Amino acid sequence: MTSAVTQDPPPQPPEGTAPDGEQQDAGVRAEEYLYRDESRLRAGSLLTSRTMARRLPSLVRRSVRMAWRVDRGATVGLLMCQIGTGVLAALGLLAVTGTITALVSSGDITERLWDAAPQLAVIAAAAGLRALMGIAVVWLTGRLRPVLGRAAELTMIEAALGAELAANNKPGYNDAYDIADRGAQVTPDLVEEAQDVLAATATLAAGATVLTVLHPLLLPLLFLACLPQAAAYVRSARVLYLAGLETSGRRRMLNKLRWHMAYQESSEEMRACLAGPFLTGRYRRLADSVNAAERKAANTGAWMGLAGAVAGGIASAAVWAALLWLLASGRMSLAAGGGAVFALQTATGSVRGIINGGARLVRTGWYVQDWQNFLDNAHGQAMIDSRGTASLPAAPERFEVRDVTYRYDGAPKDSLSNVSLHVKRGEIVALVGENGSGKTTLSRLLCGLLLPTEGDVAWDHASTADLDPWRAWEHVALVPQKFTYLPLTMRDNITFGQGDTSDAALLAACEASGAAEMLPKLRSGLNTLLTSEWFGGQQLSGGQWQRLVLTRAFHRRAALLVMDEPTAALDARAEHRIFAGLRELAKDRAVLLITHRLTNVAVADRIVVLDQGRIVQEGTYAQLTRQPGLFRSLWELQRRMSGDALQVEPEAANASALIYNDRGEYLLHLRDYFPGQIWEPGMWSLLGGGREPQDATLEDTVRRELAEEAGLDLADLSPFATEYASHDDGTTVPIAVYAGRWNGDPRELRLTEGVMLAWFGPDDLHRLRIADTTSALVRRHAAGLPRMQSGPEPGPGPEPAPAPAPAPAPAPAEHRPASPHGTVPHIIGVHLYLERPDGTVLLGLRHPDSAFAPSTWHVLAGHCEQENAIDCLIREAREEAGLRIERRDVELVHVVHHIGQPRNPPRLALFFRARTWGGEPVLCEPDKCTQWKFWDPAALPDDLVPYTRLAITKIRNGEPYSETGWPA
Ligand SMILES: Nc1ncnc2c1ncn2[C@@H]1O[C@H](COP(=O)(O)OP(=O)(O)OP(=O)(O)O)[C@@H](O)[C@H]1O
Repeated sequence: MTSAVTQDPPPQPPEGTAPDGEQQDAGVRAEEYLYRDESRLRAGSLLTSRTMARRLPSLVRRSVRMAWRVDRGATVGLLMCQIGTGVLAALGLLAVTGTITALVSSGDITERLWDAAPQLAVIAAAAGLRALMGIAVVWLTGRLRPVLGRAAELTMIEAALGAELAANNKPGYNDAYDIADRGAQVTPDLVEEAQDVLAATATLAAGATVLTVLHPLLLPLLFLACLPQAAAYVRSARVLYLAGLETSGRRRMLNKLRWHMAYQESSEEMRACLAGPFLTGRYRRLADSVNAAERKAANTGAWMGLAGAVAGGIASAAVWAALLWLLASGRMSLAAGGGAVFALQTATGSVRGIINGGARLVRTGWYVQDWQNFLDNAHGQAMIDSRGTASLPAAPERFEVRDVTYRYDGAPKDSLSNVSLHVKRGEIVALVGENGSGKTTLSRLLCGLLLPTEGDVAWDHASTADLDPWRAWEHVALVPQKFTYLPLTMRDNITFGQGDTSDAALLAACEASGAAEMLPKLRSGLNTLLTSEWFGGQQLSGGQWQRLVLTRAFHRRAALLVMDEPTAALDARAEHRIFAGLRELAKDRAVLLITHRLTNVAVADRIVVLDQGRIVQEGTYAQLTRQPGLFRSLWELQRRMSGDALQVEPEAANASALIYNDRGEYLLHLRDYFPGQIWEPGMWSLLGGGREPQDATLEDTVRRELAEEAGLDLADLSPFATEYASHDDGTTVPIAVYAGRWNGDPRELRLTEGVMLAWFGPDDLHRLRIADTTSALVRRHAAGLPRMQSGPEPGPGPEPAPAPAPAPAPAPAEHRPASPHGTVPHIIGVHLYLERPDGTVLLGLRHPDSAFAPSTWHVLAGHCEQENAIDCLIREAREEAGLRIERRDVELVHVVHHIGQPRNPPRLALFFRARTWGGEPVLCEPDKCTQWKFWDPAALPDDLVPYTRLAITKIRNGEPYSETGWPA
């Protein structure tokens, strides 16, 4: 077994791929994507050595200034050391020249040695001090380099954060950032190299002085000799820089591919999609093309270096020849010649140092120039310049987009055109529309993250363009569509160090988002590091991260809450919690909700529909689900999809008749006893049978069967339920059950199948040989019928089964039991009194089209159908608000008796209190109730149904009964 596993060949790339996994023909090949920004390349190639030489002083100044800012001591120390090194080198050189002159002059050797002694002492002291300074330079450089690099990076980050979001969205931004990042990293080199050049220049100065004193021709000759080499070095550096620029996009791509292939986040897709061979293939091709470009540049550089060295060698030979000529022709003494040799060598070394350092300096300068360009560009689009500095006196009440058009930089068309929208605190506005219709863009504009191309975005009366953005965003909480997984602790991830960072505040936000549920599973609770990339950290799932991002937004308590697909990764319970709690959240916030799950937007006060950047519909959920238009077509599509999902059961192909009489009895059919030949042999069952080809509907089936089996024809038959019967072979068969009333005598019927037909009361069923499903069906139907004249007297008994749905056809008026003499039938209404522990009471705002109390607050209420009052209450609470209430938690707390209107039947309004309940109120029937809200009984709304106000007061006073006239 093991060997079979281990000997399996590794997974092969799918057919049609190249040996290295690269798709051969599909799409564009990797080589065609050079990830190259032509405009940057052009700009880079314009940056010649001469322009760079001109810009170098300012770049060096800037880096020195930055070094000064981050570490003054080290900067001053380094400068002193470099200047000191130069001065000491010059001193040493002068002393050497002096020594040689003293030693080769005429006179006694002892005298000459005594003359040379001070010079020798200077040489020794200078060499010692230079060595010490060299050590100091290494130490100071080590201290300054990292700080300076980080400072350059930070400057970039600050500039990027300070720029308009639109600047960051521009194509090529990441490339520019990467190239600039390299510049930031080499910034310390610039300082170091500048110092090297300075030191070499100081040494050269000394050598040059000596040479000029010895003979004025030597110095120009030396410079001429070094020129070819200098030119070759600089050109070679430029070639390498341009190659770096040209391959920067590809190198970034290589980094990205490496990251995706090797890191945790994408590791599952890499394996399951067999992406590995494909991507390594692409990596290889890209790497090859980068290598080729770099090799070419290195070759060119080497050739240039060689040419420079040859030219330099010839020129040096010329200089030495000139020196020989000066000595031979007696234009220079032998003693001076000795000094000149030494000075020439030192000066040549210094000039080479300057050339080398200068070439490196120029190359580093190019990179630092990229960094500088990025900063200039970011500063050119800095928010500080494009926006005002006004601040709002208080958190805004109203956020408005007025006739706004927006086009992203480089985009071929507008993402939004002439859009207007507003959202106030206390209001929920939903934005819906198909992908790419502009919802996210609109939310970015409303938040002030983007400024409109045309039109205006105003918070209260202030335009977002006039506001100081950093202070304005204190009023914004954003749940973005794509959120960032930050490797911080949960606490830091929620607060980012802002607001109330206490556990209590965080836990409240966690409760609202559902993040509290994951806390017990985290190793250190709120202080857990949320990543497994580092030791001790813990990784969250996608949905858990979304809960965390919601927590972040809820914790901010900002006036504007924007949620872009906030529940895309959440499970059903978590999603329900968010939408159920949204109204509560919106109490003091303006909420903009973007979602594709259209049933969820029922919670919104207004829905705005976007199509291709324009608003095409606006209205309430009830209005938009009725109006033809984009919303309704998307909504119906979603409903159909979820409906289809539920219809996994086979369609019913059998139909039965549940026939009952006014005495509450049911007509049952005793089957023939032919075991193995008929279904349920010898048992009492319902009349009915299988669908035949001629039956257009299942009602046709049941009517045909009734006529064929018993010659029965019923006026009214209505669908009652679908039941499931089990075959002997274990298969389950759905049966459509139709209910109908008939008061005839079964003995008079002509039966063609089975043994007999007879009436039975539900209480007699246990004596019969009858399938459990059939007797349960009968009992269920009986429970939904009003008590019949001949039925049992009301009294305590077993709890009735839930009401049938749909209810059986109502009895014709003539069959209704008459009310006892002198009494008047009442209509019974049930009302739910739901009080939270904080004393607030649940009210619903009735729909403007309601017949009773339109646009008025009322408790959750309903009329009793054929069911008892508590069942009615439980059903209404579930159907209207999605609340789960148990019978045992319900108590009757008040009755309002509506009397005094002679023409209308009197009513009894029963107020039940549920001590506990499950779920939060949601708008399940938005055409009835448009909003749920818990109200403080001391500050109930003005537009409240009067008898509800009365009942609430009485309930709170503990009074069980009141009477009233009809509600207005
Ligand atoms: N940063 C960007 N740069 C350029 N174009 C963008 C950018 N963001 C969005 N767009 C373009 O703007 C249009 C609207 O995009 P937006 O993200 O606002 O749509 P949406 O309605 O939120 O879509 P979805 O439902 O897919 O989230 C699209 O055509 C998109 O390509």
